[in-house]
Amino acid sequence: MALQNINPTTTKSWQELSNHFNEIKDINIKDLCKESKRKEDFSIQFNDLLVDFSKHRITKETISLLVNLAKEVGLKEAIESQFSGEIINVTEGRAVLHTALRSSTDDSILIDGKDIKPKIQKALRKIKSFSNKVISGKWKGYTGKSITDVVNIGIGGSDLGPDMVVESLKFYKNQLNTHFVSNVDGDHVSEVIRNLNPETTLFVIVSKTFTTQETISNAETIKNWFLKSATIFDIPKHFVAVSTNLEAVDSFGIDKNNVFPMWNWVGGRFSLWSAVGLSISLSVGFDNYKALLEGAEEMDIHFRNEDFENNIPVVLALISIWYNNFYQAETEAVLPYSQYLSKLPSYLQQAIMESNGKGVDRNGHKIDYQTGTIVWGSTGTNMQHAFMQLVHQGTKLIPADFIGYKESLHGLTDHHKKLMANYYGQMDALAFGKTKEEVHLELKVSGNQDKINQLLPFKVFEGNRPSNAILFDKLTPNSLGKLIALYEHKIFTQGILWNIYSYDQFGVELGKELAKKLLNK
Ligand SMILES: O=P(O)(O)OC[C@H]1O[C@](O)(CO)[C@@H](O)[C@@H]1O
Repeated sequence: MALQNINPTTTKSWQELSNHFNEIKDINIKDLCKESKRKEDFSIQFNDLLVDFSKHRITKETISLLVNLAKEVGLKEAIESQFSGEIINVTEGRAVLHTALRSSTDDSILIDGKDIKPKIQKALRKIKSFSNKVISGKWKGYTGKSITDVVNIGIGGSDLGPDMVVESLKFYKNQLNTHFVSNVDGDHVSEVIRNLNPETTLFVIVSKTFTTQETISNAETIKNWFLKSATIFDIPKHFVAVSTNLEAVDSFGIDKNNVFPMWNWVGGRFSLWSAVGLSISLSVGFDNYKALLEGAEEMDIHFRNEDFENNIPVVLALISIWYNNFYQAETEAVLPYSQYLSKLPSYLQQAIMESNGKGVDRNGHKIDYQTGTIVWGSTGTNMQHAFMQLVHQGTKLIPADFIGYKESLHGLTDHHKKLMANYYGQMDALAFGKTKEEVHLELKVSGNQDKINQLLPFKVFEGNRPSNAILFDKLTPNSLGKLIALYEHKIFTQGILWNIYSYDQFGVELGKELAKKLLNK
């Protein structure tokens, strides 16, 4: 079934949402949270994940109208189209099947009449056996030494996903040290290789096209550096590739046995579940990599089957549309309360902004409503001492996702108590603020009676600032898989509702072309 290309603003549900918005736009989260059962009614528990979306300017009717909108534009059918491998990436003529990469069922998924599942299984076996050899030390470098360092050379989706996951799962890492080279800035590659020993370093060149300027330049520079101490016959022991472009990989000198597949039905920014995740498997071992995939699959099943009202990615996507299209909020913050997730915001910037930063709809018409949100963020509590002033008291409305974990990994419970007190404290401060009366009393009690008139306006917090509490039991490969898949499905849902194509990225091309022209001048 093809996607229904409906301009959301022309639907009955949109009209109803607009009327509803005019009626409730001045409601206050503080008042809403006084309702009994508010938390119960506005939260969803799914395995080890609890999402609390009670601190929003929404009522039950808001959710029900947003769900109507999702139904009216054919979200259910669109989800099925994606999972079953239809060509939903129409502008590139491709299916979108990152979900197939983590599917453990025997159901076949056909592309051009052929089941892709056996290919996926074969690639996973290859990742497993290669990772095991390198981690166990059986894979030897050109002087007979085991590998100590892995360098992932890629950019965009061929870098951000693996880099973010390797950092997030650092707790689970083995003895290998993993590095990432992405920028065409020569200082980046120089900085990474200057402390490396070519005898014990493995380079994983990740490029779907194997033509990307940054990646190929970095790979060539590294090859030249490597050849200062080794010969071209040593390349197979130190260079492997993940790509669809076998010819280009071959002419680089990489042994065809050391090429891991990529497929054009997996978009770059959704590719960490494919062999693009090789550096993840090398860093934390195949079993942990598999657990990451399993967590994502759990979220896939939830997204595909759950009613929209109880469907975490759908509900979060709808609430975000509520702020983006009705309150005209322009940005969203992603605020993980785990230092391990420091790279999540920049990973999500590509996933979200490259996918939904589109101004033309699926009918080819220029859009006159808001689409993709601007995403930014950093880890708590560091960001509390950086940008949170603006989020609390600035003039902009910034809905925020607070991602937290009930348990810490290293067991410093005292630290974790403080971290989580901040996690909840920030959300409460945003939602409930501090009234004039409270500030008045506070100044009085602290002996600043004479300064009340002078200081009062500056110390008031309006509150009514929305947030989601996304709380997992613990940061594990499985829970990280769920979290990433959650955002992937949120992106898809929003793309369907905004009537845009989320899986192309023509917007990155023009700048690249112009840079090429300038270079050839
Ligand atoms: O894997 P490749 O082909 O080197 O492309 C890298 C990245 O470039 C883009 O095409 C554009 O930024 C991304 O979608 C992709 O992840």
